[in-house]
Amino acid sequence: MSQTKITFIGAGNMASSIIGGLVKKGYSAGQITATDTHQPTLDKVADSFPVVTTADNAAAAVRSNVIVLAVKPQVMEQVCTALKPHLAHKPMIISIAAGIDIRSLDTWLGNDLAIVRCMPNTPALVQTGASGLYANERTSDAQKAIANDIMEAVGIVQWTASEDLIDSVIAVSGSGPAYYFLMMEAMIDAGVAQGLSRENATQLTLQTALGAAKLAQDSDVDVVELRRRVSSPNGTTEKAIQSFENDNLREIVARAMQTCAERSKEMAKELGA
Ligand SMILES: NC(=O)C1=CN([C@@H]2O[C@H](COP(=O)(O)OP(=O)(O)OC[C@H]3O[C@@H](n4cnc5c(N)ncnc54)[C@H](O)[C@@H]3O)[C@@H](O)[C@H]2O)C=CC1
Ligand SMILES: O=C(O)[C@@H]1CCC=N1
Repeated sequence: MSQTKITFIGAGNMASSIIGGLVKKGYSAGQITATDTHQPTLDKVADSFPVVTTADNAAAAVRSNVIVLAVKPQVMEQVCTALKPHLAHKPMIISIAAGIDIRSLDTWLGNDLAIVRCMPNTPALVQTGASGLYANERTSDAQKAIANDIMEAVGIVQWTASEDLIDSVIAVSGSGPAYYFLMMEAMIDAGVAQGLSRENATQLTLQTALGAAKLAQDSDVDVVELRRRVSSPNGTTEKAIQSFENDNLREIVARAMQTCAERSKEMAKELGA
């Protein structure tokens, strides 16, 4: 990693989170370049970290051996085709865009690069991210290790067996934080409806979410057993869980996640090559 020069194309939320993680882990900021078309975004990144910033994607690309594509899916084609003439040195490409497949990236970038598709999530901002990664066949083991190190700077990394499964990663962890935020919102509102102050309901809900996740991670039993341990026979939790089951919570979750993965496939058709 020490010889790796990384350019982030697009310096928005996700890119700045990953840059923050790398710098925190001791990666030399001088080896990192961030580009953006929006000057205030570049200024914000430059104020936070001593990285090189520029609006010139091509100039940044030619001096890097890893390029992280962190722009929105809708501008990916335009960004990639403009970069193509500047990639003769064959940098590894890491794309974090939802719904843009390797075939499209290959077409736009010239069909000869190591490409890693990566799906991070916003808890990367607090170094608690979860990323799914898939590499094309041109990616060497050394390059995969670099991609792994970059994403591990902001959380855990899981490699998938096929590119298709990146859509499932989006459904589980890419979009997943929003599901938990929705659940928290619903629990806070229900607590308030039962008479708690919003402050009480919010603090109790957030700490419960954090505690449940921590317990599940640290425990040597699975989440089914952990749920069983909260639920005393004929007690309060059992009633709440029965109510969720009667209302088909599992089906509701599965349907939402199916819709999520399908949207990624649809985006690949709408925005792809
Ligand atoms: N927000 C999320 O939860 C997640 C987002 N992603 C993916 O990450 C990517 C970036 O998302 P965010 O960081 O949330 O978006 P963002 O909007 O915060 O960042 C994108 C940045 O790209 C810049 N940009 C636009 N055109 C450019 C160009 N031609 N050259 C250089 N920079 C340019 C924009 O000014 C913006 O600052 C997206 O493709 C998204 O699918 C992946 C996982 C989670
Ligand atoms: O909603 C989206 O399209 C992006 C990808 C995963 C999380 N946010």
